[in-house]
Amino acid sequence: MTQLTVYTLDGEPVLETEEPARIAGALATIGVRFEQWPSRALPAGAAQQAVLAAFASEVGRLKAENGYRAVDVIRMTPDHPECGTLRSKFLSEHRHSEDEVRFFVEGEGLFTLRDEDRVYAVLCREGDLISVPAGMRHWFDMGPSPRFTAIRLFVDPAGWVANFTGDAIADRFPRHEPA
Ligand SMILES: CSCCC(=O)/C(O)=C/O
Ligand SMILES: [Fe+2]
Ligand code: NI
Repeated sequence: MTQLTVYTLDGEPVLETEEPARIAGALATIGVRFEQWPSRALPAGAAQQAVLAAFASEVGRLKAENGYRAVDVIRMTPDHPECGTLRSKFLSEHRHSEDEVRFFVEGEGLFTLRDEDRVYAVLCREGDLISVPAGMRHWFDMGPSPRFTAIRLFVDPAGWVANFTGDAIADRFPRHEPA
């Protein structure tokens, strides 16, 4: 189940829910799009093209709606050679100059979004689409033993470009440490 926990900037939880409608509603108040797509049967370790073909209609809709020009598939597994480096990179609070659009094909990851005096921690799981508005401060934790596949859509053909804020706020909020 997807989980949303909303905190004050001091780390005090003020809302916790697993109800998709409540999650979507709470995130919509800060301009974050959240929806759930029907899952598609995919063979384990399906290649990027197979993943994109399985979700061609949803990806095509988003591209038509928002002009995304580049799409990639990121797959993280515990034996990925860049696990540690990528975990640290995404864990550093950053912004993007365009919306951050991610669809979880499988697995999970913890997005933490900062909006004025509230912090929204969204544990995204298979079937979840999240779109973080351009310029929103956020970080992402894949956890110490990551396992997820996500479709990423970009307007900029250069793909993933981040502007790090240098703020260590992520150190003050829960990481994704599954039991
Ligand atoms: C879930 S896709 C990997 C994380 C990512 O692309 C990003 O920008 C996190 O903030
Ligand atoms: Fe990001
Ligand atoms: Ni990101």
